[in-house]
Amino acid sequence: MSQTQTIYKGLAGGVVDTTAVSKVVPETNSLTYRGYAVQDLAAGKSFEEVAYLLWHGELPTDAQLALFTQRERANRRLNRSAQAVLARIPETCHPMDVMRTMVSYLGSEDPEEDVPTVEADLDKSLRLLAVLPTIVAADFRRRRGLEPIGPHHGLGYAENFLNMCFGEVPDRVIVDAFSQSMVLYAEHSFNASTFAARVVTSTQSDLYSAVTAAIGALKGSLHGGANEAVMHDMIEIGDAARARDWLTAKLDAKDKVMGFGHRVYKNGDSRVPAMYDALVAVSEHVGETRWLDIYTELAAAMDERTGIKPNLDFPTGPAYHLMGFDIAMFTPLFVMSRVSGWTAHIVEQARSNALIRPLSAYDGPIQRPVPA
Ligand SMILES: CC(=O)SCCNC(=O)CCNC(=O)[C@H](O)C(C)(C)COP(=O)(O)OP(=O)(O)OC[C@H]1O[C@@H](n2cnc3c(N)ncnc32)[C@H](O)[C@@H]1OP(=O)(O)O
Ligand SMILES: O=C([O-])CC(=O)C(=O)O
Repeated sequence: MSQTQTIYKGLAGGVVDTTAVSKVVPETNSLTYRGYAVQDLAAGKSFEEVAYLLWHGELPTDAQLALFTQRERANRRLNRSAQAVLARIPETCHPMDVMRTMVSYLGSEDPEEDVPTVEADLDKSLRLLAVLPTIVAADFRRRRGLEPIGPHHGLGYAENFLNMCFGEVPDRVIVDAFSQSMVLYAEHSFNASTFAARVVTSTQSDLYSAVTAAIGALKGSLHGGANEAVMHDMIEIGDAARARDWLTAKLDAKDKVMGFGHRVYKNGDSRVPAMYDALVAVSEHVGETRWLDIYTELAAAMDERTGIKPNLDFPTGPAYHLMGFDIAMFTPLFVMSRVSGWTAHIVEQARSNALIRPLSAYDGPIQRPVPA
């Protein structure tokens, strides 16, 4: 290895490009989307408005939102060929495999797949944002042996999705908590899945290929898959009284504790307070505080022992469980939201492109002759 080469293992600390989509400031635990604080967006704006903001740079006017909403609602239905593909994917696979396969399939039947203009990419982005909830809900129901429920054009994004899953629109508390999770998950600068999408885009590949790659990256438990792992851990712990012993055994074994730590935030994740409040609201509404108690005990014990704070996946795991979702679909819920951020970055990358191709420092055998 050359003495002059600096290695940024995991690209940690390396600044790869500029972005105008979002800004993470770890020193102040702050996150803004296009200049707006994420907690203010979560408190006062719908996911549709936030997706519009991420894609267009500004919040929509009433007229722009009406048009956007109309187009989102018109694109929710899954056509027959896509329904047939979904039916052929084994129910035994992880639901993230369904997401990856379906996005790839949707690309193959889109005549605009390889049209590289901003306008065409924003159209594709809106179509994906609109149809992914229909796929997630249909997959959720088929695994429970239930018929799918089609989209309801009179309902907003969150209400419609919850209705497609559960056959009714739940109480406002649940709808609001779910909607807030969608806003909080929507975007987070150059995280691993967004970066994967940008790498694919940088080769002048298409938007569906980039989103398919991003889904693959999000599936892993060090990234989006952590929200599922958190709930499995909480179920294993079972009772807040066991949380400290469980944690001690985990840390003594040098295992990572899911839902804690972050590559960028070292003093807490800016999105956690808003999602924690949503978890409290859902727990009180459902009348089940067991997971909240485990949350509190585990977070305190982890802080005392390591100083490492929860990330967004820590409150969303139990919140989604209390909303009635199956654990294996927690990361697909993350996809439904993050597709907005991924596609904002895809458009940004394509507009100001440079092939993403870092160097490596070779440390294999020195050159040698091939044996005869
Ligand atoms: C929405 C999201 O994607 S948020 C992230 C979701 N992922 C998780 O929750 C998985 C658990 N967390 C982790 O594995 C890590 O915190 C990551 C991968 C998210 C970030 O990791 P990095 O920035 O690479 O930090 P790194 O792994 O070097 O951690 C620094 C130190 O803290 C420790 N640490 C960090 N997170 C954890 C954790 N969750 N549990 C136990 N120890 C941890 C590391 O073991 C390391 O200790 P060491 O210096 O003694 O070796
Ligand atoms: O930024 C990261 O590395 C992971 C994360 O929190 C996210 O993608 O939301």
